[in-house]
Amino acid sequence: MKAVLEVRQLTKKFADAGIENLDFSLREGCITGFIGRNGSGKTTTIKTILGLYLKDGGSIKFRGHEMKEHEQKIKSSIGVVLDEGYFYEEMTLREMKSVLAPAYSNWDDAVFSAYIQRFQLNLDQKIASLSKGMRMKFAIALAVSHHADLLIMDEPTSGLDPLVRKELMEILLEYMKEEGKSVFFSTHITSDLDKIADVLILIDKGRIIFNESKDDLLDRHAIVKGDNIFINEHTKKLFLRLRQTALGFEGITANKQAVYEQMNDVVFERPSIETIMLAYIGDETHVI
Ligand SMILES: Nc1ncnc2c1ncn2[C@@H]1O[C@H](COP(=O)(O)OP(=O)(O)OP(=O)(O)O)[C@@H](O)[C@H]1O
Repeated sequence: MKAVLEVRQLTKKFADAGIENLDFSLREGCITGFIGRNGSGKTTTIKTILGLYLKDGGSIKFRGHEMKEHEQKIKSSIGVVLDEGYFYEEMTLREMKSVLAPAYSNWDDAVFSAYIQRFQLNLDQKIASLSKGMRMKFAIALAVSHHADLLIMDEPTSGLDPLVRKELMEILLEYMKEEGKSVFFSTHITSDLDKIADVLILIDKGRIIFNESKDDLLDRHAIVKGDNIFINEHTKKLFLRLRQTALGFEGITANKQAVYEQMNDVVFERPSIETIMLAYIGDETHVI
């Protein structure tokens, strides 16, 4: 599968935080979920990719072209939804659109109007008076109205109710139906990605912990429960997290096959993405 975006050794440092040597590619035709707890580096990564933060090192290529050298052209192929205001609050939706649209050579007013209608937004309303959900919908309408090939969204679901979140997922699936589209979607609400993500990248403390297809990730991890007789110094190493009580053990493994081969009378359960994520980054008190 072709890579739409290639990030190599990307580094952006703040005093005692930031991102370091990030390597990943976004594959064409895929929704990639970018997950991690608050402060893990998701926004920094996205803003550095978009050139809103000056990078300290590394390269970002869009369809093989260095982002920095072809910024204007590449940006018209990318739709962006950021989690914090990049709108002028005093403007109406119509005025804001008129400011942003000319920046895109392939702006399509018909697509924009169709989304505004679908979302039941009023173009004469002031940005400042929009609810969080309406604001997100307006941002999406803008992001998809210039035939972007890649949508980059930073926490688009934060603060939204479940119904609006579901609507957003449906819009993304619709967007993906057209050939050659890709989505990069950051969130700490992993349940949003259960159904729609193809690939998951977990970031923690500015470093990538895993980058894998969702199906492979869910297939190789498992919650395992069974009798304590199966737990010894050797088998303990098969678990990312393990809790033992007098009644037995419960653990999460990243190597289901090895556990299957070494323990014959245990129960396997499919973990959620959140359970897997917390197995890698949860604090000491978190077990499963
Ligand atoms: N402009 C900045 N100046 C200094 N430090 C920053 C700046 N932006 C981010 N950081 C720090 O970099 C780290 C990563 O922050 P970032 O906003 O990228 O995390 P995040 O994963 O997007 O978190 P959240 O889910 O809360 O949005 C944090 O420790 C943050 O305090």
